Amino acid sequence: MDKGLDLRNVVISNGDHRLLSVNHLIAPGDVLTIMGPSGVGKSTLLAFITGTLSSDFSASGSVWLNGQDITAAPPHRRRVGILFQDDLLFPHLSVGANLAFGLRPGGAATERRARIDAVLEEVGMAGFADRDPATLSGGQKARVALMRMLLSEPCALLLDEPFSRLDATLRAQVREMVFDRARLRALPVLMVTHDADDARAAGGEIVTLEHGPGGVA
Ligand SMILES: Nc1ncnc2c1ncn2[C@@H]1O[C@H](COP(=O)(O)OP(=O)(O)OP(=O)(O)O)[C@@H](O)[C@H]1O
Repeated sequence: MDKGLDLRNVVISNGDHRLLSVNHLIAPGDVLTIMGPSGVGKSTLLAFITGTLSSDFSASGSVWLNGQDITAAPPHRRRVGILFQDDLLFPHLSVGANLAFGLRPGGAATERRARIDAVLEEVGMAGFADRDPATLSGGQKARVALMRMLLSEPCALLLDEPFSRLDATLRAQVREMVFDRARLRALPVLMVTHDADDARAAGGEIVTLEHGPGGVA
């Protein structure tokens, strides 16, 4: 059984145009970066993996996560976490209440609170649970969004241009934190980006999709 995120002979088409094809295993703790020009199909590939591909596309091949075929599983059962560039916090809720959205339902209130406090401490934000998100810096908001996603205990992490709205200094800090947290949890990571620095910082394999008959990763 192959651990990790395994994209087996995935081919996605838009009408009679073959958009992309990918055949790749991302091992636990590894990062695969997918680059390529706008419109080449990067976000479409992520939608296929999360189970949210528009019916305008057709797809073949399969997605395996830790040895299980999840291709036909509903999105909420896939255990795949995704971070976008504009992952916003709910402004009318405290930091702790925002993080609670990441927790699976159930469990005692004290346990839930302890888990929230633990992730805040993990990212150097102990004591922030009752804060209003409007009082946080951009980097702190990004950390809360990351930990909200990780509280759902995903088995793989997808990143869709997650750092592109941050300025250069913050970008490097947040990026390092995301990759560190993913490595610590031994998550396979698939990142799509236009940014060569992000790709280098990821430290893993880089694949570039091209317009045309379908990029092969
Ligand atoms: N719902 C849809 N129906 C049909 N075509 C779509 C749909 N969504 C996107 N497309 C087209 O599919 C192609 C791939 O789009 P996608 O968003 O995956 O590209 P991308 O590589 O992520 O681009 P960017 O880097 O700009 O985010 C584009 O040509 C786009 O116009």
